[in-house]
Amino acid sequence: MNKVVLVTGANSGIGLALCERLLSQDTEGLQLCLACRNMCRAQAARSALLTSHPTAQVALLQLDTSSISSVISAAQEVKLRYNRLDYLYLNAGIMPNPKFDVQAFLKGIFSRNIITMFATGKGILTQKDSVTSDDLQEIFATNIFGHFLLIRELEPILCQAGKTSQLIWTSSSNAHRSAFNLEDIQHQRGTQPYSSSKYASDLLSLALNTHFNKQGLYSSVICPGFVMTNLTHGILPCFPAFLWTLLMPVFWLIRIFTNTFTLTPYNGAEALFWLFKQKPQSLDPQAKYHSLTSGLGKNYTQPRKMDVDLETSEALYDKLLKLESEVRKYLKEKQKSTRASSHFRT
Ligand SMILES: NC(=O)C1=CN([C@@H]2O[C@H](COP(=O)(O)OP(=O)(O)OC[C@H]3O[C@@H](n4cnc5c(N)ncnc54)[C@H](OP(=O)(O)O)[C@@H]3O)[C@@H](O)[C@H]2O)C=CC1
Ligand SMILES: CC(C)=CCC[C@@H](C)[C@H]1CC[C@H]2C3=C(CC[C@]12C)[C@@]1(C)CCC(=O)[C@@H](C)[C@@H]1CC3
Repeated sequence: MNKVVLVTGANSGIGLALCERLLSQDTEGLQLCLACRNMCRAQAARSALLTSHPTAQVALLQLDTSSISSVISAAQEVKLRYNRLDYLYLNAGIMPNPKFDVQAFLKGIFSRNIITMFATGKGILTQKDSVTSDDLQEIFATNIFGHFLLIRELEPILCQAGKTSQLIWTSSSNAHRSAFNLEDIQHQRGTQPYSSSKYASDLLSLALNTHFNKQGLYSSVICPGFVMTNLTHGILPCFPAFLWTLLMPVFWLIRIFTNTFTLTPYNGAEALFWLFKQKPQSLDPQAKYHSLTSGLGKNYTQPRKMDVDLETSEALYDKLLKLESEVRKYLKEKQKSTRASSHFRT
């Protein structure tokens, strides 16, 4: 039986590099499913993967993690197509409208916090969030809630007797407790919705382990380091992609001082790939697994303790369950009113 691996946000960056790495190590024994919101980009990614691995099994799935109805129909489709799910990579993520604080950056360069600033981006980035058509904060919906709903919908094929399955979140070292507020889990009021959503993923992973380990489902989080992708290019919109490329020698120099500058999607996917090869029972639920690249370009994975506690993770889990039931009620009412309006039209 081939293992089934589903990757969200698989059409570019770290998600696509992970797919390439998985197929390079095992082309025949995997059923890879690329879950993407844009089917044109998904097709292009599939073609690229099949060019280097012509015999691989690579399927596409339409999934917009920011949309409740899209998540629910994608999960139905997965359950119809596969009777097992061995790895679910929760990788799709956004950081829209980022604002780079040049003053804080320059101050940081001449402070003792310079290494932390380059490793985490702490204190130099804010974002402007928006609201989805389901009335949720977009960054929260995309990075966290859509994935939570997906896991809940896929529970029957993730938790099967006699086998284990793994959930693997692409989190970030930009996840900070100070950006997260249990009274405002969607981060409606602050200026760091990205950091808040990534901290929420760290907490949620811990809670999922508490609730699902007994059923053979294990959850882990990784940080890919600082990687050049569409997401990071968006940080300095006035900077065209070729200028980022010109800066590469500067970044290679910085890498001598901080091994978090993984820079390429291939290097950034290191921890995602490493976790694929581990026994889930051996992993630490309180650790974040970091993709790191040494000054000489050697890739490795290192676990680092997360700033999370069981009590807060449980509180977040309860809030997500409550939001889920509200969202399901809202969806039912929306379906009812659509049915009624189409009835009047006929
Ligand atoms: N690059 C970095 O330095 C770091 C990245 N990360 C995390 O890594 C993950 C991957 O990002 P990265 O590869 O850098 O950036 P990319 O922008 O290249 O990849 C993000 C992927 O997520 C997809 N995506 C975005 N929104 C949705 C949605 N609503 N539904 C489905 N898919 C969606 C994108 O699809 P589309 O092409 O349609 O936009 C794309 O495939 C993210 O979670 C990010 O937060 C964490 C730390 C550092
Ligand atoms: C122009 C020069 C010389 C440097 C660029 C500085 C910043 C643009 C750059 C330094 C550290 C980077 C960083 C991120 C974004 C870009 C930086 C701030 C992230 C916040 C991107 C998203 C993440 O999830 C973090 C892990 C990254 C941490 C480092």
